Amino acid sequence: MDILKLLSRSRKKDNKVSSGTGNNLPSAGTSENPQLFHDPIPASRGQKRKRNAGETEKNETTSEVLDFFAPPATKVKIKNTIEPASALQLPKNTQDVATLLEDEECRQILRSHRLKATLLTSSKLPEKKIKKSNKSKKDKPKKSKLGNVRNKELHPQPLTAFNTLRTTYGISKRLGENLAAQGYKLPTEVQMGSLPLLLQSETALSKSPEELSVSSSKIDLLAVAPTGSGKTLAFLIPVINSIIQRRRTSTEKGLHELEAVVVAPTKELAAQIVNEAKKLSLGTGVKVVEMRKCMRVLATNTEEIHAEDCEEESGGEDEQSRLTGANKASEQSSVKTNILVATPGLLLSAISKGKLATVRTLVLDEADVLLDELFRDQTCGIWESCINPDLRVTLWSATMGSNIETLAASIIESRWNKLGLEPSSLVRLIVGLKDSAIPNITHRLVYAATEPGKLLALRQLLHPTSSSEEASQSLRPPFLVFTQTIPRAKALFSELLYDIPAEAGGSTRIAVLHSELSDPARALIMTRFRNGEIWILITTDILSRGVDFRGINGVVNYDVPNSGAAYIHRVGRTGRAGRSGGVAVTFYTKDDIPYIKSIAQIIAASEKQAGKPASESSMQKWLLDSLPTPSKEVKKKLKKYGVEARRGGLGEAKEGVEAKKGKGRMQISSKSGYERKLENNRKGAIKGSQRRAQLAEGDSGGDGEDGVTAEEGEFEGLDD
Ligand SMILES: Nc1ncnc2c1ncn2[C@@H]1O[C@H](COP(=O)(O)OP(=O)(O)OP(=O)(O)O)[C@@H](O)[C@H]1O
Repeated sequence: MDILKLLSRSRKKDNKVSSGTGNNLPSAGTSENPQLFHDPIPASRGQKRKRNAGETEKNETTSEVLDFFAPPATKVKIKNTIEPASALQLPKNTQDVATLLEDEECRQILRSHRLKATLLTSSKLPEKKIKKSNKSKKDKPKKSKLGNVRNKELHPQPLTAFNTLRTTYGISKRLGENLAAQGYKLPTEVQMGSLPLLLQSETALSKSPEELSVSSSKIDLLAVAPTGSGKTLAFLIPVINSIIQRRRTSTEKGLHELEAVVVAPTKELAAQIVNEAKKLSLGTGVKVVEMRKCMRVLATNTEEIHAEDCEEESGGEDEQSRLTGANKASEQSSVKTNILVATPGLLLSAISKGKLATVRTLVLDEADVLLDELFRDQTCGIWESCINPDLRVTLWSATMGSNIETLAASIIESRWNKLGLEPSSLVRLIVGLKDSAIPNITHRLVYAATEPGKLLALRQLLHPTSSSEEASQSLRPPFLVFTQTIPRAKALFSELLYDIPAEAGGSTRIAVLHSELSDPARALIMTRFRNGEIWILITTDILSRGVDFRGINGVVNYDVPNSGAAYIHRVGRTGRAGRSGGVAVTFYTKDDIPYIKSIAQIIAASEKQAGKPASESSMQKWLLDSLPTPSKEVKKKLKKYGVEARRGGLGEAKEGVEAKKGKGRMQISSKSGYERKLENNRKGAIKGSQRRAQLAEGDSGGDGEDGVTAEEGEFEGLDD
């Protein structure tokens, strides 16, 4: 069964793809329950939630329409729906809602959803009190170099339903309505754990007496939660709400203040965050702007800060400028905003030497990459310029090395000291197993032996032959294909360009996206992929983090990722918001064997999290044991430059030594090594005969220098 032919047969007029097959695919619609974990609570512990807990994964969902990029609220019929553990807690009326859960109940829900909150640093917590209140040795807080206590487990109130955001945590009515309008029903784990803490830490910790002293101080949060688990919503709701609440109490001037900055590593992610924020802040008067190249962030005489655009906004005059009549004399249009979303380099250069004095929330999305070597100086520069004493920092990612955690904690502490501030509490929230891939997708690690083998294997995924086993191994579009470098992405694109049948849209169904493209070209490809017009998108790691294409059915790692973290983020583009059926295929060759152990271990851990018995795991123990463990040095090099043989781009052999080393093996080409060898031999023979002819000419008095030029010119001609 060739899925591309099948899809082309059932293609709708509107250019989107529709098929009667594949109910259990991410593109088949939404998952009714976006939560990844709802472990049963042992009978001895729970009272209400033990019933039916853990059975939710068996819920059967059927979809009427196969819509690749369905919005959250789609026509999904639920058969035999069993309420998830947390849903059973849904309050029936406002009074119930305002009732907080008892400490033991909080602990059970947190455990059931694999949520772990830990106080990392705080000089607020009185030591004596903690020691007294700790029951076991395990809970005993350790002394920290960074604060008075370290690693004390907290048990905040979990958010059991979105409606309690308004009744218990007092979020703005309009914000609550916007949330409901988007069709979100149940909070995801990261939302359950972080929203109460960020919205009202006093309330969130009020039922745990020993934790009261934490709640009285400001909380900075470091959240590590699986890919596609709704971290964007988790950081945007408190940001938007705090702006609305401050407006209620402050004077007119506060309206124009830049109050929050969200930093993300790529333009695509920044644009996506702006889009989400705009939907949430509809009708609230809160303004969100994406930083663009021509903008400057400046402090006016009155210390009011706004982003200034050098071009007219496409949507006409900015609403607030119109209202205030600001900058009418200026030829440049002024964009005043409350929330600015930016990539680190762009923002830092826009701030210049100024300070972000009014910014009270700094959000670092994909914080581990923002604080890693590549962006560290820029991110720290932005952090340093946020001098407001009330600044709250939240850091988010699906992966977070302990070095990043330590760095974040030390930056926070040095800020306290430098600005003479009262210390805040840094809380770490972990959902599930730290640094692991989502459990709701299928991982396949495929040995392709050589580079041409990978191309063959990819084509096999696209066009499986008739055998039913192979057909079941096929990959349904839309899917993403990741390569190590831009030249390799381009080369793979030209190889696959004509692989999609003309009747299915042909070459228009495949595209390549990388950082060498212009911003409008990148944006257009993103829109077409989101609209379901592009089915196969070849890209580099530029799209590996944060980007949310709701209904992606699969991810192909054509080239192995540079690190375990890169694998987690790449494969996390599928299986978003609890959707099941996504597939992640990773090809590896002989050259990759020294590097793939960490990926194999991540797959094994993900399958274990999904409850697969070890005997059924695709990563058998013998395989894990036989793979070599790369040294720290090798891992570091790999992370920075990728697999050596592919570093030069296409991995094409130039000549001489490189060719002898076999570098041409890494070329992306459908020609076999034998064919390429024959071609090279032919070229060599032509070159040799030209050289002999020149030598003969030289013997008969010809100009040697001219001869070389002529030789090169002719060679290029023949090469074509
Ligand atoms: N409570 C919810 N219920 C249903 N869908 C949700 C919920 N919260 C978020 N989503 C959806 O889940 C998808 C993934 O969300 P988001 O992009 O915020 O994930 P993320 O955790 O930031 O992922 P990544 O680590 O890849 O950046 C989005 O399409 C979003 O609309």
